[in-house]
Amino acid sequence: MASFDIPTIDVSPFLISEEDEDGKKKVMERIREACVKYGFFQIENHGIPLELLTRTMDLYKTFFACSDEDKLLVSPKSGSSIPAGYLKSPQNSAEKNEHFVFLPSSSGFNVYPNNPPHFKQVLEEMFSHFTKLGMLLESIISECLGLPPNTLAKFNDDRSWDFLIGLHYFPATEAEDNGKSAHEDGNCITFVYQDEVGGFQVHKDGQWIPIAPSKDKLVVNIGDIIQVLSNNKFKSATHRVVRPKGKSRYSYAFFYNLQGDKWVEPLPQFTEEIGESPNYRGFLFKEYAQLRVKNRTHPPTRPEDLIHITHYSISN
Ligand SMILES: O=C(O)CCC(=O)C(=O)O
Ligand SMILES: [Fe+2]
Repeated sequence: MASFDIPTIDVSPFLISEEDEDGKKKVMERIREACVKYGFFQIENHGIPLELLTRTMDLYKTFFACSDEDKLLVSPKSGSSIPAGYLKSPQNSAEKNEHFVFLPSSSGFNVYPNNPPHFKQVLEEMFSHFTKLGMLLESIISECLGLPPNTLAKFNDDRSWDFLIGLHYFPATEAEDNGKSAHEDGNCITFVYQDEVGGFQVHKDGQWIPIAPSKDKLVVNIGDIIQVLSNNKFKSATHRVVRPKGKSRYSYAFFYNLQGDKWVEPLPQFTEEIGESPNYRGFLFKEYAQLRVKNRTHPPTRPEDLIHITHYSISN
């Protein structure tokens, strides 16, 4: 497998109180390059305490170790656009995991297990850190696109569709090690934290690049929405999870998302204003989000029938 140093970017110039314009500029240059070339990078000194990152991982491990009976008590309630609570990938799915989805508390759809205690408190704390980080990255990415820093925030200032997902991947079998098959994320920006087992891989130049686990770094993926808005200027990273034999693998990811009623299409700054044709037709985000949830809950028989952003591509 190719060896490749994933860009690791220290974002502290944006988090420390003194003005460090030079430092910020350097961070932006590196993020811009990573978004154009790879669609992913790692960040360090991101402001989320190591102790909270670890506590959240331990919390998920304790929860997934509970009996099926207990976990099924927190199955999703109906009516939510994004099913919140515990789900196991269906038998015929290309994904081999169980997961727990947590929405903003104000959604009214969250379900909370009794064990481990403090489940709600820890996930809310983590959620709030990720939200702040998402807002920061969103303003940096706007600027990296050559737009005013508040562009993406103005496009969507409704945080109700963001979600945090904790994942437990079952050990690989002799026949199959796929934990999550190759995909792009359908949202704006994703943050991933994996445990020491690793297994996260990103596709670049025709090769799968393994991302080594790190206790204090976060992997950042650019999602489909940024790819569409920027008319392919920034790339939505193709990634997957490979499961090890004989070991469970745990991770969690925060999806910085879009509110469902948003209309998504390439921005005029990347099309008509520069004389380029749009690479996508416009769509309502909730329609795409529903198709993506269906990929997961009712996977098609043929993997090629899974819905990707190419569903809205225009061939120029
Ligand atoms: O489990 C991971 O490390 C990544 C999960 C992922 O890619 C996803 O949930 O979209
Ligand atoms: Fe993903």
